[in-house]
Amino acid sequence: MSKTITGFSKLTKEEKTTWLIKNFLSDYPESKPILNQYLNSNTKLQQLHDEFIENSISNFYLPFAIAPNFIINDNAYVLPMAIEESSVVAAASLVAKFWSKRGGFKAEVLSTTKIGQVHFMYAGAYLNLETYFNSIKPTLLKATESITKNMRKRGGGILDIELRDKTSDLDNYYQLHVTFETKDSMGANFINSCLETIANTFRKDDVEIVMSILSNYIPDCLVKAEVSCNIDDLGENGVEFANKFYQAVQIAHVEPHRAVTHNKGIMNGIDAVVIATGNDFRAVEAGVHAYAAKSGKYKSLSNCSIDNGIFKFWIEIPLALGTVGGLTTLHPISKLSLNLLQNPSAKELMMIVAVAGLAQNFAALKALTTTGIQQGHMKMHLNNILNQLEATKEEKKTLIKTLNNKQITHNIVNNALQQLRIK
Ligand SMILES: CC(C)(COP(=O)([O-])OP(=O)([O-])OC[C@H]1O[C@@H](n2cnc3c(N)ncnc32)[C@H](O)[C@@H]1OP(=O)([O-])[O-])[C@@H](O)C(=O)NCCC(=O)NCCSC(=O)C[C@@](C)(O)CC(=O)[O-]
Ligand SMILES: NC(=O)C1=CN([C@@H]2O[C@H](COP(=O)(O)OP(=O)(O)OC[C@H]3O[C@@H](n4cnc5c(N)ncnc54)[C@H](O)[C@@H]3O)[C@@H](O)[C@H]2O)C=CC1
Repeated sequence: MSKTITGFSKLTKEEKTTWLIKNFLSDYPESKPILNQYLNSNTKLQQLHDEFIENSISNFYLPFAIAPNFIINDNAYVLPMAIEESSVVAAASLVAKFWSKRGGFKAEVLSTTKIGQVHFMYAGAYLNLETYFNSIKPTLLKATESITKNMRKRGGGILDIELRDKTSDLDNYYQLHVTFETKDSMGANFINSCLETIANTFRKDDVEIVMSILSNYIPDCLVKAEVSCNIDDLGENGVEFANKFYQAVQIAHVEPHRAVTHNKGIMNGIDAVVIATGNDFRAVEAGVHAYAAKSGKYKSLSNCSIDNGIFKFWIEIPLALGTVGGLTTLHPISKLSLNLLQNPSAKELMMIVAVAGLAQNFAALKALTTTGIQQGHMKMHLNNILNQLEATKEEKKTLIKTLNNKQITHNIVNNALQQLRIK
């Protein structure tokens, strides 16, 4: 039996599922009920989800949670978070509450410029190319006018087109480096449409266009979020806590192995809000990590200072987010999330997402430098372990009580469950 197929995409969902089960899941009889179980009984809603992506055969749920008590620039927010990892939402909630009593989070957008590039090859004299570029630049802008008309009305559009000589990196390689303001949209489709029109207009016999695409590296689309307070307000062991916390951040600045994990903790918060609001988390991840390595060495995205008794902790990251376009208002839950956030502009969403990252980083470092991460994390993870072990509702209730404040490992929980079952 052939396990490859032509025309799969043209089959109905039922036919796709039947082929899949017959060829790849025949030893797993639960497949069909599982796939069906996750289909929405509301056919219109299911159709909406089916149409989001190709070859869709079911839905993949992520928990949708909320973290209350975020005070950002003196406004109260409840953050929507879509994430599968235990303790992230608890950590965000804990830290939101902590900082709400210490002035809350302050955030500001530093810049909003997006980038796109037409990559091309040219073997002739640079001076000729430069002359050609300068003469055609107004025509390039004119050619995009119908695409940029509405964006210009909103105050956005193409900011500039530059010719960049990249021949020192790669023989004959040049770029049209184009900068954009895309207002409340992430802007990928808008930018790519502009770039392809620019490329077609720029094209000539001795210019070989290789590709036209936005860049997900956007070091001039930056947002900053911070918290600060008097060291004495940090709690009982304020000075000791602040010093150790400061050291933890410095370690993430000098040691890439630690920096990657440190930044993963930041992304726990960022991704959860980015996904909940229907934004492109791959774009955000790629851009943020590239920014962490902008010095040539991968470093912490957050910073800490202790000056004159004031503890300050902040983050500065690039974020390309939209509150229109993509799935943002198409996915009912993303739309709800944006409503929950009081229908923010893209700039406001940048600030909220940066705060989610900073809060998460604060929670992780606080746990790491005091109790250790396992105490809180495993407390939250206990339920997952019990579910894996197929504990009943009653068994779960008893074991959550018994194991409260005890060390939690898979083995310990399994043994406790077996003991309980013997009794
Ligand atoms: C886990 C906690 C929050 C426990 O912290 P705790 O102090 O034991 O919590 P608590 O039970 O005393 O509750 C205090 C507050 O925490 C929140 N909270 C507490 N429990 C819940 C819950 N079930 N659901 C929702 N919120 C919860 C909530 O705000 C609650 O207040 P209340 O609502 O009662 O007024 C703490 O230990 C913590 O923040 N730990 C850090 C957890 C973390 O960072 N997890 C991410 C996964 S680990 C990772 O992926 C990244 C990492 C760590 O490697 C990054 C790095 O290395 O830098
Ligand atoms: N490398 C990447 O990151 C790529 C990402 N994508 C995808 O592109 C999508 C995002 O592209 P977009 O152009 O943002 O989406 P889009 O094309 O769905 O919507 C944006 C459009 O909304 C309109 N609009 C209405 N009100 C607006 C306002 N206030 N401000 C700005 N625009 C407004 C504009 O016409 C704008 O072009 C995402 O789904 C992303 O996954 C696509 C290609 C590559």
